[in-house]
Amino acid sequence: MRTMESSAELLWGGLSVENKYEPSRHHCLRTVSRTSMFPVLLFAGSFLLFLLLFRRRKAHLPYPPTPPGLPVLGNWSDVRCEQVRDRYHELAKRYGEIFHLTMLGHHVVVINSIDVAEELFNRRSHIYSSRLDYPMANLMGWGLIAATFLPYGNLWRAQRRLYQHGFNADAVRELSYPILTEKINGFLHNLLTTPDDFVHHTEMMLGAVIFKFVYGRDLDVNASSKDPIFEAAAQSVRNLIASILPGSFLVNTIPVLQRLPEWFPGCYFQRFARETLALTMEVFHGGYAQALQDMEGDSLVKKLEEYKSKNVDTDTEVAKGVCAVSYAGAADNTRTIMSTFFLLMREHPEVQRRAYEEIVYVCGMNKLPEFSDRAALPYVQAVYLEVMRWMPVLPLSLPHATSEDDVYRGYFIPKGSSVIGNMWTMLNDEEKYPNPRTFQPERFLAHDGKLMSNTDVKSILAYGFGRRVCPGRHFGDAVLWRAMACILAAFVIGKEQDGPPETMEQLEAGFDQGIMAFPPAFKCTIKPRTSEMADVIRSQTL
Ligand code: HEM
Repeated sequence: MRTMESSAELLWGGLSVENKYEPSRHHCLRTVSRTSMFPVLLFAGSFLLFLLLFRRRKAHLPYPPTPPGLPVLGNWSDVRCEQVRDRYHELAKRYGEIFHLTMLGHHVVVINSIDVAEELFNRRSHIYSSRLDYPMANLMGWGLIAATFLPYGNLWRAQRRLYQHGFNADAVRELSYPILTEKINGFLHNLLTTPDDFVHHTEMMLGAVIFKFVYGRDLDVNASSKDPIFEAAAQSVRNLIASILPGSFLVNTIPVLQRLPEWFPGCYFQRFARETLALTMEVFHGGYAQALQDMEGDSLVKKLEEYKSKNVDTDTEVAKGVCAVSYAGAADNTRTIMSTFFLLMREHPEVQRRAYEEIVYVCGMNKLPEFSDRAALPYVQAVYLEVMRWMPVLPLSLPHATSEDDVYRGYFIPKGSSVIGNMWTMLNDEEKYPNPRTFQPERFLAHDGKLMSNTDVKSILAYGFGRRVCPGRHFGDAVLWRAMACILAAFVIGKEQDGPPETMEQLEAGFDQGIMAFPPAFKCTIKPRTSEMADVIRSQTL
């Protein structure tokens, strides 16, 4: 049986990336099985907790407004509550633009307005751009290779540099547009033939787009035998998401538990993590190695290899991380947004009709929209923006962490606090978005039907904040817009005749309130707009 230690070696393949970047994080993975240290660590943990609880606040300043809590546990029931998105929204209404919670001595600061987010995440980004440790993500390997989990530091900067190189707007335009045309045509064809499997088709289309973009590999989405690297990536990411959901594994709240051995009662998480680590490594090493063997076509791997040859201090392991994480970052976010889109379209035939009329006016009856049509399709853009607003896929974004003590508006914010950008509350601001729970794309249009200003990808809050803003946003934007525009041009999405009667409120209540806003399971009918359009789709996939 492979131990965690040897799995960690698998991760870095003997290369000493940790010397150059973050020694402590690598070390953390290496020492997982050294259980003899447990009592010492337990003592150290308790001491640290004591320090955290009783350390004196800078100049005795107050924390931001804090709801009442219990001794030591603090606001545990708010932070760990299942309906956390609604709970924070409620607290924001009561406590205002910024509030504070504690849990076992850990500080959580929640930001509920764009102004405060601007000030802290942008203007004070040197303080508000780190991340906390996610023990399960570390044990599964992702914590060491994904920018998403890395603290503010050199390894994170090295990764962001490569993202900037591979995923900037021009790079995405050049490399992804032809891929999107091919893969979205295949997707539309699958929707035409087996519409009931729309969730599976969406997932496979996204996988195919990302794998082609990153590794230059063509996934046969309809093949019965699956691509092993793709399967490993999909499973590893599913496990990752399941393991970082609030309440999933106690080790995320009490990190010292990761020192316990796999055989210890209740330590199932160790086996789960070990098995996932093996999958993560298959993607991390295998995907890159295979792409290196076949450098014929364009791919992110090729782009990063060229970059490396000009920037000799760039590490291959960092490039491998960027590639592996691209699938992780893109797949579930994009799939979830597309599912929400299908659901919202099913509920809003009038929106589909208006978008279709616009598309026919600009592109004609029998042509699918292309990127060159985008500027002439303001309503379609508004539909995309409203999907992203109505249900941001990460309603509380990903928590940032402070790397220094800070004082804001007279409140003390300690170093090591989690700082949550509550985009749910920001995107439901009644002043900015009247009747915020109504799905209404027109809110992004001026009286003359043109898009309002600040409606490009840079202003989409759903992509996050400050220096941690999603580095894949241009890619996500391209995939989502093109897929939505083509579906609106080609199909009518409707309700099943004998489907259950559900109100929008009931559907909305069914969205997951963990990290990601997964929609509830639902069915819909997907029928081609016209037989001519069905022929166009068939002819384009021959
Ligand atoms: C398609 C829709 C997507 C949405 C809505 C989305 C949203 C987000 C959000 C909200 C964050 C957290 C930002 C913050 O901490 O303030 C994030 C981070 C991240 N996203 Fe995306 N994302 C999407 C697609 C992608 C894609 C295609 C990639 C592939 C490269 C990607 C890679 C990442 C990475 C690596 C991070 C972590 C960045 C860091 O911590 O420095 N995402 N994303």
